[in-house]
Amino acid sequence: MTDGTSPGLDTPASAGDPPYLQLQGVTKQYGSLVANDDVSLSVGRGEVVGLLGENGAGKSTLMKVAYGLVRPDTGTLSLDGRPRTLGSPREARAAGIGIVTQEFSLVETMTVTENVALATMPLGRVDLAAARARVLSTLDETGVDLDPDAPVEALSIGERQRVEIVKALVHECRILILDEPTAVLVPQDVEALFSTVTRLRSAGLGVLFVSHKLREVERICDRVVVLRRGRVVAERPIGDVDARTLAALMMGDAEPPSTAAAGALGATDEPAPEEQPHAARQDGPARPRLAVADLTLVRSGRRVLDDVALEVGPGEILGVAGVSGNGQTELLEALAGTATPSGGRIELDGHDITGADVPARLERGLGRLTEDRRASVVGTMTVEDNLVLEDLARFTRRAGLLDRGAVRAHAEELIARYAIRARPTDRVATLSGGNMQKVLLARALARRPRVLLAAQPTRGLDVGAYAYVHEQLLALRNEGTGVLLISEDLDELLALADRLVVLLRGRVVGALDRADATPQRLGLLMTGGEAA
Ligand SMILES: Nc1ncnc2c1ncn2[C@@H]1O[C@H](COP(=O)(O)OP(=O)(O)OP(=O)(O)O)[C@@H](O)[C@H]1O
Repeated sequence: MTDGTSPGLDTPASAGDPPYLQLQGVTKQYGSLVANDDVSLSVGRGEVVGLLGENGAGKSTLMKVAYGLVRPDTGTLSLDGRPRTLGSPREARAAGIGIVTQEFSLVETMTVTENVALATMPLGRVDLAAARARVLSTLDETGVDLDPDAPVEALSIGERQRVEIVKALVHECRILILDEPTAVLVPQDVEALFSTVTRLRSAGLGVLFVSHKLREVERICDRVVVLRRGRVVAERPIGDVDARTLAALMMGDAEPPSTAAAGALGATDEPAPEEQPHAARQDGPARPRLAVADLTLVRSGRRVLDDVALEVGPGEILGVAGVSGNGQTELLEALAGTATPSGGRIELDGHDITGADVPARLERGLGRLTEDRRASVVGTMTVEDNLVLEDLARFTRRAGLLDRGAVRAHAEELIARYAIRARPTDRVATLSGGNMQKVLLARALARRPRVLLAAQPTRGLDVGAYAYVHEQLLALRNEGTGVLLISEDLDELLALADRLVVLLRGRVVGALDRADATPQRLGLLMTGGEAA
């Protein structure tokens, strides 16, 4: 879409045209592990292709091959029927391939136009007027709603993602790779994204849509390719499959997932909860496991947490809903002990832990599952060592030496229980995103915490793992743990939480019982549309 024109787009496809992108026989091995095994995949003009697979199935590796980040051991990549070697993302972009991942790379203090200019023009030759014209024409062609002059720091997560889409599109983009694009979006933003994708498809772009959300894949894709353990196990037009079949294909099970699992996953339209043991909640007066009063946190002169008060009882899941960036991260940090509140009080089982450091909180029975998984593991350390990091005393023998046998046995048990696709001795940095998340979950849940702080516990997890994590959280709650569940996935909150609070601009603006909570009410509270 350079200079306001869109070569390749608007030109009707003819039946004999080669696909825009064709990968053939792609194999990529890491040591003895085959991440992609003879994979062939094509994306045609005006086509949205879904790429599905369990955690560790090889999706990211394939995307990296298509975007010039990973060179395959064997196999070819063709664009418009011509074989190409993509040595870097820069070459991929020049060849018409764009990618939008969950991690945005935007300069917050700059405007939309400035960010696009920075990403697309050589430094020193930035022409803001030309960049603005490009942004405007791209917005016009794609129907994306965005103010080119808005500073990025004032934009919502959904709008920031649109900036990333515009950045990808201004490079004569013909193939747009969207890597789990809805994982960070609220429902309204998902709808806006889908209408953008629909519009791009009509304009002739090819889209590779990578997702774990089967209902979304069913809705937006024309064709779906399923990977299992590095191989393509199915390729079907979307009309030939339903979410349940897709789940079974991904997992390679004869048995499709249970209704509860499929519902919780968004694999069916049925809400899941009735199959889940919600009745076990203990009622009546019990001392809260976690009690938070007047919690305030000031950052850069802004009250990012403002007089937050909440309680989580034993055997209760308190859901925290909110659009990303409304204090959820700071709440978790303040409770976990990685941020110092400016005021207020935090009690765990009646003990004041407001000034306690992280190890002291862990010792008292706090468990945490932070949003930024990479910050919670040591990538250069092995899976087995990461799994005992928060429990070193339990695995340490006399003279401060780790009991290596016990560490190995612990890792083997958790790897089997959580179906983590890794060996105990693998470095965590080499794990797929979902498998890294499973390591963190296994570590947190294995400690049987008295209070578990769980932020986005299933983000990036595949069908089987999503359902399994929900079962584990409910089981933990039924054993008496108090769970504070921070999630941007409303289906997840509604499936798991006994009560819900809504955070908006650092304040609790609403509290709802499970029975009164609907996506609509939550949505209104989250956007400030309804008073508590
Ligand atoms: N740099 C690397 N070194 C070693 N192994 C790797 C490396 N990158 C990926 N792998 C392995 O390759 C396999 C495929 O990983 P990949 O990230 O492609 O999976 P994925 O389908 O994207 O998973 P997820 O849904 O969890 O993101 C995994 O077993 C992973 O551990």
